[in-house]
Amino acid sequence: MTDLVTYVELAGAAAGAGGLGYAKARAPRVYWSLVGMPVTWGRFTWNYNSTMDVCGLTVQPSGFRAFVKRNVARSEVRPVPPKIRRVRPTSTGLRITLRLPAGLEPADIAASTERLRHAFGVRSVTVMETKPGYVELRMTGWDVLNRVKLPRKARPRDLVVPVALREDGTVFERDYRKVPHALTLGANQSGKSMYQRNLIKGLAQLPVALVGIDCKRGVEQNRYASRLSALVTSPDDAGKLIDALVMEMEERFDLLALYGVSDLWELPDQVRPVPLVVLVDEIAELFFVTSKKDEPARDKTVMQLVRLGQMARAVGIYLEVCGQRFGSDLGRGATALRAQLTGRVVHRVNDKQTADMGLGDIAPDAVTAVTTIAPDRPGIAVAGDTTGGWSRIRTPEITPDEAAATCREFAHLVPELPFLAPFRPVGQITVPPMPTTPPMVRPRPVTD
Ligand SMILES: Nc1ncnc2c1ncn2[C@@H]1O[C@H](COP(=O)(O)OP(=O)(O)OP(=O)(O)O)[C@@H](O)[C@H]1O
Repeated sequence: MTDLVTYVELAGAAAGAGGLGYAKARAPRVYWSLVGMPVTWGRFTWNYNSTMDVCGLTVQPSGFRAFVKRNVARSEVRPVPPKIRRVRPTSTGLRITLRLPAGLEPADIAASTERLRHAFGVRSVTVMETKPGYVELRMTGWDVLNRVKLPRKARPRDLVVPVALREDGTVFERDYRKVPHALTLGANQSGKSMYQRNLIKGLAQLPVALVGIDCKRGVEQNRYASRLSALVTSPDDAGKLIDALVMEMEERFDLLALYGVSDLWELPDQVRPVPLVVLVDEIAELFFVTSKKDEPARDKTVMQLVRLGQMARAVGIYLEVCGQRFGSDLGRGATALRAQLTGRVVHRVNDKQTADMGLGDIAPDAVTAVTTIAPDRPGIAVAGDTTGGWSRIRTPEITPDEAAATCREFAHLVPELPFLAPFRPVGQITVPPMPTTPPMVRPRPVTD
């Protein structure tokens, strides 16, 4: 009987360990909730004071406080770390709110994140200032960018599209009203199209007009034709479409003047024109010319794009530009246009110079982070913003068919815009299925 109990206990323990091992690999959220979080929380509570001390994140309390609290001389009181105000577990890690003592600033904590990460045995630690005197330590228990799944509540709304996950487990959103124009850069096979795909899938569900410029003969955007109000696939047509957009911008400004407002969102609902998102795939194609006689047309197109970048935000026209490189070597107007595209997402690039082009002017620290993206992790990117902050992000992996299906489902949201009628996509090109085996060559009968 005792033997039987021992066997049952052993089998139970083995099954439990196997289950946890499986959960660690296949369901990291479950593993984190059952094992990782309690262990990390305990470790954090137990080691907090000593860790902050060795990381140099403590300060000597003031003489008055030392006297009031302990009635001893200041020099005899041990230095104190930031006070823990709140510990909040999440499905990906721990959020800890700290009250900074006088003498410490958020940058001091941010400079020690690598040391804290190792001390508390977590995947990553990032620091956010929540209000003056308070910071939030965001600890991630496992590599949330390994297999990305956005939380169910992350849904597109009011020109805000959840596109990716940050390494601290929060959702990276593309908010067109906060950051009207953006640039996505990356080498071949770095994940640019996947990023655009996620973006289009989200945008398709919103009441906006989508305009596609894909000078790679429409290979990327043609599949989204059902939800596009316009699609052009050659630099000549792109020039005409961009002219039409500039004219629309001017008409919208006239409307703003008529109502005495300075922004599309201040207009009454019944007269407010629909917001437009212009998706430019492979921007370099708009800059390249093969002969001198094409240069004036190219210069005009670029200049018109720069005008859109400078002014169109106020009238609800937003630019979403994508490319492999975007520097002054592209030609006249390139840096002026890039300066308008303040949202930056840079995937793996082939050289530091390209990383610099993407993030050097807005978040210099992020350039090093881009150069360390491993080639075997496509989709990882560094997203910067104009505040100088940046984060590592990755989009969920979705197929082109999934994004195209969403476009078809929301095709009824394509708004009626007569000025885009000449550029309306003619419909999707149906690609014949590839034969799985090469066609058989029948031997021809030999005739004399
Ligand atoms: N977020 C991601 N998660 C997992 N795999 C990804 C992710 N993003 C991209 N990939 C994979 O990486 C490969 C290249 O992705 P993608 O086509 O988006 O790159 P790209 O930069 O657009 O390449 P190109 O410039 O050559 O068209 C694809 O096989 C894709 O499945």
